[in-house]
Amino acid sequence: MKEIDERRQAEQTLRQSEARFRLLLESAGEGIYGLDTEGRCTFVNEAALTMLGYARDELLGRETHSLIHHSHADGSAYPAQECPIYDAFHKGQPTHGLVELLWRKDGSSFPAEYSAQPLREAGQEAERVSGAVVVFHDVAESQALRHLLSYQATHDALTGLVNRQEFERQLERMLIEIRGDGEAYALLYLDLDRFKVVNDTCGHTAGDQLLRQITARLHERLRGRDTLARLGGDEFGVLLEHCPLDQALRIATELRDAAQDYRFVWEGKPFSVSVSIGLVPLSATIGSVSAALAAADAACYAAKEQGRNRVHLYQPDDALLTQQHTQMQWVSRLTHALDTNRFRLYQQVIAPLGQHGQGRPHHEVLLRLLDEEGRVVEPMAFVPAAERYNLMPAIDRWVVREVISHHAVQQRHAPLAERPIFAVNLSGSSLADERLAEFVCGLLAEHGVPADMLCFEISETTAIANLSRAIEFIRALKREGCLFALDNFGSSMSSFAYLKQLPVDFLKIDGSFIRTLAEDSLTRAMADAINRVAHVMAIETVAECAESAPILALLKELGVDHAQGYALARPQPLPEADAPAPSADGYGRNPAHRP
Ligand SMILES: Nc1nc2c(ncn2[C@@H]2O[C@H](COP(=O)(O)OP(=O)(O)OP(=O)(O)O)[C@@H](O)[C@H]2O)c(=O)[nH]1
Repeated sequence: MKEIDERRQAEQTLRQSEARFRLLLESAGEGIYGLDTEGRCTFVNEAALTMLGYARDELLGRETHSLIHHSHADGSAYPAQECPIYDAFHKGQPTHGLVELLWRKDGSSFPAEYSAQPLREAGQEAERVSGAVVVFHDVAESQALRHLLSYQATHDALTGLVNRQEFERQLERMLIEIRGDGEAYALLYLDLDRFKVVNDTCGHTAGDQLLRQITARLHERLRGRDTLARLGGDEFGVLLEHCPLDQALRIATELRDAAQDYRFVWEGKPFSVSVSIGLVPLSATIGSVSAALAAADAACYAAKEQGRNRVHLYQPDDALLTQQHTQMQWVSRLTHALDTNRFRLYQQVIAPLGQHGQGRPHHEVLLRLLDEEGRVVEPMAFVPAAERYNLMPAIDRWVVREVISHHAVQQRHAPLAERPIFAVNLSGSSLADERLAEFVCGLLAEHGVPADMLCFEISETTAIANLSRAIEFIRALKREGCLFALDNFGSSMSSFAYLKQLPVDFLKIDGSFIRTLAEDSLTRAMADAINRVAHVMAIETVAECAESAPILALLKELGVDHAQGYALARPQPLPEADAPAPSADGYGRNPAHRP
């Protein structure tokens, strides 16, 4: 009786345990199935059936490998003896975290991560493997997500090309390969010419469209194994694998021609496109990715300097590149000079020539740099570098701040007739600075300086190159009361055509007309014409480079309003903020400031 009770008890425990096992099996989100030692299905849960698209009785008792695990992704056969699941019951070895394709009943497949655990049974002799349990889940979605994230991290969203980080990784790999195989490789650095024009005249959407279209053009010209990347803005990089120099030059030239032959059309307006290309043959002597890219950038810049739309081959002893290197050294010196206040301001008088009597004191403010040894450096030594490396906006702002807060502020209460005019030069890149007008107005208000104490000098070529921006800037600050001068007037062939559009107060006749005034009747006639046209437009004229008494006499004869030059005064340091104000002749009252 007791024995029967115990048996019943044991049977009930077994039934309960089986029920728990079933419940567990069916509530699992993962697919689970069991196999016997022949690889036949002994049980399978609902999740597995759903994922595989089979009914339970289509799997139970059937050999599963040939149903759901028969082929690789490329369609080639996957023999059961190579399958790690079979190792679980043949060799008693568990497997974990493998990802392979599983095939559905309808012939489609999905990547599944699975593990297989051998099932062991205590036999009469030793413990033996009686089958295996396989647990799997579909990883298609997470794989796709991983794939997408890795794609986004390595590609440029606008063009679909690989991005700078990925390009640098590939370049690094290439530099390692070169050390090993000594094969020829080349790096190209492409920068579209005057791309800003499309952005400025048609907007960024047009610019984006151009970038996408030019990408397709460039791609067409490359071989399958070459890499084209967008490095940023309108810059592209190309890696040419196994490519001797003559072939690299030919490909670079083809890319340049592809851009040149292409017409970008936006709202019916055609734009011609061109590209400047720097070519660097990669060799074992190029030590790093950054050295290779710096050489390619320098070569590309040299192509721009030579007139754009060309290929420039990098050579280590290139004179152009040496000059650039010098410019790059200026960058750190200039940045340091800004940080440590090593710029100095000079002034040169702009004197009235008669008709306007004494007029208001008027000076052009000139920039100098105090070098590490305390020597005064003229701007022609550093302004080209500052322009190239976009430091001029910061330098111009420094000048404007100094003039308003240290110099103009001292004389802001002078009666209007004696109130000085400080003429400050502005570079083209400052003109493009959309917040400069706001910056100027803020400083004027902060220091209570009347706006008419500032006259901004913009060179004629700068104004023409940024015409709409120049007009907008001049109008905005003229509304506040600032004055404007058009500098170096006459240096371009089309000066008069633009003059009508630029609402300036002064026109500075380019020094090239003034220096030869005494000996050349043609330049005299041209200076005369400029002076007359300006007067018709009620613009006052200033002659630059008035270097002798006969020139001054001729300028008076022509009726030019003002002159500036060595015949009147040499540039002088602007008096320190707490020094006495300069006299109207442009010299500080401190005799040490006299030339
Ligand atoms: N539409 C568009 N413009 C961009 C994008 N990224 C940068 N830019 C613009 O690209 C222009 C790059 O100009 P630069 O290369 O300095 O000058 P450029 O006009 O091409 O002249 P050069 O290079 O001197 O021949 C700038 O005006 C940027 O604002 C972008 O994703 N889309």
